[in-house]
Amino acid sequence: MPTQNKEQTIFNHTGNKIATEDREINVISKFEAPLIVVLDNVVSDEECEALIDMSRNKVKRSKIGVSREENDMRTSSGAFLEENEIATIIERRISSIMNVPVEHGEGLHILNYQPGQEYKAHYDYFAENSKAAQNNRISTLVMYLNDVEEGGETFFPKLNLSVSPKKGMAVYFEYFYQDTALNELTLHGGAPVTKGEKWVATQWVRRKPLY
Ligand SMILES: O=C(O)CCC(=O)C(=O)O
Ligand SMILES: [Fe+2]
Repeated sequence: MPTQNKEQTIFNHTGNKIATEDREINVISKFEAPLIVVLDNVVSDEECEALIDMSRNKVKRSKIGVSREENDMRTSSGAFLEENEIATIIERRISSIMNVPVEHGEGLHILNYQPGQEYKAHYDYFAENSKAAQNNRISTLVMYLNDVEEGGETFFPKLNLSVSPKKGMAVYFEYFYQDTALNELTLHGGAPVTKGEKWVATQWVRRKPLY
């Protein structure tokens, strides 16, 4: 069989477990190219609850794109979390999972979906000709902060893949391949929540430090 040239990934962990400073993370499943990894035990129940409590009053109807206008693409409500002790601890843990220094992270972005709300299929990286693309995003970690009664899967339509939200678990994916076709396969979205609500915390990571 011909051997394929496999591009190097940012994610550098092998085996079933990732040891971070304060927590052992479990690798549940992997999709190889583009690399998508489902992880368990990323955030503790207490941390999930604290993040939700901190955000409940802060999240506003999500604004995306240059116009910063309300958009049907993302009907959920979101906000970047202000820096605090819990956020710092989680960001450090995420940094070792994602294998990128904390300074490359945008900080924790919290999203809340009520029944009927969704995030349509999109790319996390910025369009090549945009200003933000000068220091583009390279990888994402979406952490699930609660159990969703029904719906709310993170779906990858070009891969026929979906990840069901579960409290404390996370889905990681990266899109910094030389092969742009591989990056484009990371098209993803948050399926409509049909029962209950959904809370996620997202860390988007840049190629270069932000501070
Ligand atoms: O809610 C989800 O499952 C996906 C969230 C997402 O795509 C993002 O935060 O960029
Ligand atoms: Fe996304």
